[in-house]
Amino acid sequence: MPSLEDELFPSTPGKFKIDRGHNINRQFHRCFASTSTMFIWALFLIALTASYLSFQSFVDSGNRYFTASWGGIQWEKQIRNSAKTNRPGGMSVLVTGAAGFIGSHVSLALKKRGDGVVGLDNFNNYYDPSLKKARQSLLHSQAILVVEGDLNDVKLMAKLFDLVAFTHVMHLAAQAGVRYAMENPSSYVHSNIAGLVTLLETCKSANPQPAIVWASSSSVYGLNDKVPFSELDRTDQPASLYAATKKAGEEITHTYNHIYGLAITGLRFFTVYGPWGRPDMAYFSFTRNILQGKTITIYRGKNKADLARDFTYIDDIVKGCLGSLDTSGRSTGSGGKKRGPAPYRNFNLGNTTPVKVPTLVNILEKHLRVKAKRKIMEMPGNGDVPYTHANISLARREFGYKPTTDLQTGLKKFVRWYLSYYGYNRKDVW
Ligand SMILES: O=C(O)[C@H]1O[C@H](OP(=O)(O)OP(=O)(O)OC[C@H]2O[C@@H](n3ccc(=O)[nH]c3=O)[C@H](O)[C@@H]2O)[C@H](O)[C@@H](O)[C@@H]1O
Repeated sequence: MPSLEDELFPSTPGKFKIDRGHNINRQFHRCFASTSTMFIWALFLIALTASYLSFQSFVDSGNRYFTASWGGIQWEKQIRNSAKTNRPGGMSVLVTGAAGFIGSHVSLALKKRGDGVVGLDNFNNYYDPSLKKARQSLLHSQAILVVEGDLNDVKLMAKLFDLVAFTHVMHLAAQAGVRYAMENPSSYVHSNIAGLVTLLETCKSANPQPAIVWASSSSVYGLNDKVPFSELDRTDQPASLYAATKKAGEEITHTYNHIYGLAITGLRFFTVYGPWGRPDMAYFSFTRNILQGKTITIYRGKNKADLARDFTYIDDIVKGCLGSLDTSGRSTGSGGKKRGPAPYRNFNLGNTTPVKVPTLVNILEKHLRVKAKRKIMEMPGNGDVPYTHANISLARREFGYKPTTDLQTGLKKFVRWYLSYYGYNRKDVW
């Protein structure tokens, strides 16, 4: 059977019978007939194009309808309710990345102490979105609404600020992961650069402007080899695109602070772990693989040196986030106009006791009561750094930041959560 394309644009010689008679009348008729045939074909093509275009716009508007799961009177009411504070002097906080690991913990802590929280998350599939949905349900049970939407959706961002005069933004939405940046570089630009700028544009235009606290990363120290890492150390040698986008974020936020008077605090998190954590991180994937009897790969640095991280427990990080929000100071501008200087700060939030990766595995083995099958491998040149170690004296001075959970205790809590969430023998875990 011929395809529609073949029907419309016949290319096979002999498909049309050619009349070789030469009588003028017939020529005229043929000419007329061919003109009218062409005319009919032209009409047909126009009609086809028009119906294709209207179908496309129907599909597009359908897509918009289905992806934009926001809007409507009921939705607006839910947003306002979720943002309501429940203590004198309470904050109304927009938490981006609220269905993420740190975002969900911070949202719950804010709500618990009586602050209003509205969450935003795009539920992307970098890791199992069902875990993000489960965190969303948890937040929902505490009357926190998490809006499904992207930072880059300018209309949605403006709408949220129309509905609520947010006093603070806790910006935790990001494309995380150091090594994944080599697989999908544009996702880092989309979330960590473009998304950040969209958020800052919205905040600078808001009236009142909120104060912003956002997630930078220990990875900005890159190849810095002066330990422990202090905020005064150089951060101009990122080792991964991820780190480069976080460093860029620090420069971009500085610009918005300088031009528009936005109060901005960047938090350099050091390998945060704990219950409801991120399945892409080593402690989480090691746990899964150890339980499933699979071999885990442990990277090693130059001269067979073990890699080490200043692993920081989620509850300590939450305290640091709340302390930063409480001391953020105020933005001075409104509606895009600066009225005076506003605070611009960057803090390390780490644990101050780096632990070698093989030691992390030993602790997991103990808590899981399963021996790990280890494969030791040279660290691939994919953005990793050999060690991290935070100097936290600045955060301690500014808001009394003092981590209290060591890796033994923190991993015990993580393992307890992991087993209650996934069970012992689940093979289908991400
Ligand atoms: O502190 C930070 O700034 C960063 O911490 C983590 O990055 P990373 O420290 O690389 O955390 P993991 O991916 O959990 O890796 C921890 C250690 O385990 C090692 N590792 C990882 C995976 C693996 O299969 N084997 C292995 O030995 C890594 O080389 C690294 O030394 C987060 O993934 C980043 O999003 C965050 O910004």
